Amino acid sequence: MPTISSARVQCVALLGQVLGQGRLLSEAMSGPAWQALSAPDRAAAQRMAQEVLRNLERCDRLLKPHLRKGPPLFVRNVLRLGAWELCTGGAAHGVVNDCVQIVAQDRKAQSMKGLVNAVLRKLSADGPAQWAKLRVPRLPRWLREPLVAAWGGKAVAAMEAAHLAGAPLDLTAKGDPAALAQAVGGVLLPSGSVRLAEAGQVSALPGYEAGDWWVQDAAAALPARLLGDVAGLRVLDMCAAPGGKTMQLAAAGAQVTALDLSEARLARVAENLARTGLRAEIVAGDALEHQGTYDAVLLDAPCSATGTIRRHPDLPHAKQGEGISELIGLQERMIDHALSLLAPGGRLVFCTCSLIPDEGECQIEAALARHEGLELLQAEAPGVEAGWRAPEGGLRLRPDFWAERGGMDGFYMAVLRKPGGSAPFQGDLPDPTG
Ligand SMILES: C[S@@+](CC[C@H](N)C(=O)[O-])C[C@H]1O[C@@H](n2cnc3c(N)ncnc32)[C@H](O)[C@@H]1O
Repeated sequence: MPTISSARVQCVALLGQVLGQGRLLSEAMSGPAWQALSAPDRAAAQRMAQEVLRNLERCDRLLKPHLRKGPPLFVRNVLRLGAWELCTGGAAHGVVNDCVQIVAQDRKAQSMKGLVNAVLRKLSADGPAQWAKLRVPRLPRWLREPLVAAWGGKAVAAMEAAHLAGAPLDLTAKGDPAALAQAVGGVLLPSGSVRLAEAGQVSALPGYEAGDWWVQDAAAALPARLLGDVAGLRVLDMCAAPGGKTMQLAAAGAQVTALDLSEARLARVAENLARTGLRAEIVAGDALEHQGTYDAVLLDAPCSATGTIRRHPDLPHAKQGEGISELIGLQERMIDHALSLLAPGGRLVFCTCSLIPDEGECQIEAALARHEGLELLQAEAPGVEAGWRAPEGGLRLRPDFWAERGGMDGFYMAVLRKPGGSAPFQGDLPDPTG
């Protein structure tokens, strides 16, 4: 009997964890069976699971007419994988055989191998033509409804098209971004990030070993830039791991404290700093209990991460919106604590990779109402477009923006200034020559 592809077996296991147990792919990609896979099989299983989840609605629409009674989740996931592969160029013989074998090896499901064989053979013939006509998959209702209420149906449809298209690879340069763009054969974006349409193996790109760059979405690279010239300033990166913004601040010459609750995630900050040869003080602890005085705080608060669905198509399927109201409360407390850590006149950049206004615009409006004298500064950085400016004064970025360039993560960001004396920001300093 031919061996079954381990990547397909693991893909089905991953789908089971996401769709049956509400685990994120990043959590599900662990354990002995996962560790035992070769690196190429892990990459293949992850990619297949991501693409099935990105196209879940399409897979289910194609399968529906063939399934009078809904089969158990395990069998449904095998069929979803088979449908996606058959409709996107997979070799029919190998796909159908493997899917049938995966079901045959499961004691509880083996009686359904005939059904799997029949359905996938049918789809191998007429699936690809039908696939091409299917609509762009919609977000699940728990997320779609609040987003339509916030941004309108047309905008949400454009976001869904961006989710389906996926994300290119963006890099942030430690030094000159134009030189980096040339070295890696990428495009220099107006905001200063370097974009590659085809990622390939990231660690094989020029300059990886030397630490000349790190992976960071173009939208995620903007909040640190909103602090302006931070050379020599004391800056707290309040939720720092895995460290993309810490590295930007350190590369810009700030004295950075990188704080995070998770020791495991802080280990990645340390690795990233070691690879890039940048320096920051690493502190493990709860942001709400941290003490000190800083010229600036960057608060990239824990959030629903709904702005990152292009890269994490599992998120809307694994979660149902649970925990978001707790996150909103935490973000509010973090903003208040961050302001208490600022020297008079110091600046706070608040940001979240969320599409939900309660985690963005509303937080800033509420903070301004809670803190007398708190000022909202105009958010300025290279490449910022007029259409990104939100009514209250922050920046609203969406996955459907820059569609012709390959999109960007959804993000919200705003710059606040604490009342009182003038912290040493360039532009606020008296002219030494005058
Ligand atoms: C959005 S991620 C930060 C990403 C990071 N700024 C970057 O650019 O690489 C949010 C982080 O908040 C951390 N976190 C959650 N609750 C925290 C708390 N109470 N105190 C400090 N960090 C916390 C999480 O461990 C997570 O690493």
